[in-house]
Amino acid sequence: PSLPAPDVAAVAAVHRTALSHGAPGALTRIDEGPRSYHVATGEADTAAHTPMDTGRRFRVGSVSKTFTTVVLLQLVAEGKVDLDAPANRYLPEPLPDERITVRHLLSHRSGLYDYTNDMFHNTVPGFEAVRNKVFSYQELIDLSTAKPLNNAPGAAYSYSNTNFVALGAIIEHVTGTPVATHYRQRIFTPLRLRNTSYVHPRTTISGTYARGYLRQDDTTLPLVDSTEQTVSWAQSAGAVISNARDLNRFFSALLSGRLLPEEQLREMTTMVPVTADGKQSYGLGLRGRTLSCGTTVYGHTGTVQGYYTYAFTTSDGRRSMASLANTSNNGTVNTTLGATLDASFCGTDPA
Ligand SMILES: CC1(C)S[C@@H]2[C@H](NC(=O)CCCC[C@H](NC(=O)C[NH3+])C(=O)[O-])C(=O)N2[C@H]1C(=O)[O-]
Repeated sequence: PSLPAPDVAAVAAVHRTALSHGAPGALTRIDEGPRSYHVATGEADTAAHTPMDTGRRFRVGSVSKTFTTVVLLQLVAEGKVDLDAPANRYLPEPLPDERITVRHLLSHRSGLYDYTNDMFHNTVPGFEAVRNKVFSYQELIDLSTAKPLNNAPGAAYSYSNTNFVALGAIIEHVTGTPVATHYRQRIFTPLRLRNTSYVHPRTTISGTYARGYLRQDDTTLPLVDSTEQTVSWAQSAGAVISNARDLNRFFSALLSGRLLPEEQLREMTTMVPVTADGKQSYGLGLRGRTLSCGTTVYGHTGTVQGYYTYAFTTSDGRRSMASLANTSNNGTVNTTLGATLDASFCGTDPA
């Protein structure tokens, strides 16, 4: 069944609300076949007063987890990794529990503690302490395993960046090749994602981009420009840079079966509810959201200092949407921005 046309006016209204809650700017791009819809609001750079535009690049945060998942599942299809094998079979140093499988890591069911809980407990000091740091995967994993597991492996969903840092370590240990090379050769180049890159540990963003602004815990203080950072605290869990067009192409290609064999795509899109109302789910490195009109979309969200991202597509990949607000540590802006999903896929103002 065809979807109602996107409600572009509703998208613009969502942006205005996000700005009223403190976002300097917002952008949304919707792609459906040859058609694209563009909404850009506010500023990409508050010092230069540069207007936002939908072509600008930005840090996508945990949307990176879906790119990492595609690489891992291609290795599964190539027979190099077994989803249900212990992760320790593929790691240079063992995790503390042999029962943790590769699938547990991909579905946030390993129980591994998320070290960012401590790292960013105090938002700006935590960020300033790591923004120019370079971590090894093992240093990040060690931060996690210094704490007990949240749950027995497989027993519960508990989101943790550690899972996708461990998956980056698995990809590099199994293949002897950096994740950056896999992203480029397996995804960016074949899909012609010319505005998508993985440049860790470089701190700068090339080309035309939106600057990111981190809100302080004392919200009466000014926003902190958090654009330049290594994102080494996240790497394969959050360090990809992209733009709306490329994210739409990526998720559309993924859900329309152009990146993975049918078996691996089916594993990835086997969703488990993660909210009581069942409207939010998680598969393997992939979020599902059932919207007010009953349509379920697939993609990922991202939160990295200065940048909130939503990137989702329909189950057949025919319509995709990417939205950005260039602030973070502002839950109201994040929740508000999520309403671009209803406007884009249901064609109505959110109820
Ligand atoms: C599950 C999430 C929300 S958190 C996870 C990952 N981002 C991070 O882990 C960064 C957390 C700190 C970010 C910082 N917040 C603080 O420092 C608060 N003290 C801010 O808002 O910029 C990502 O991206 N994921 C989001 C996702 O998947 O949507």
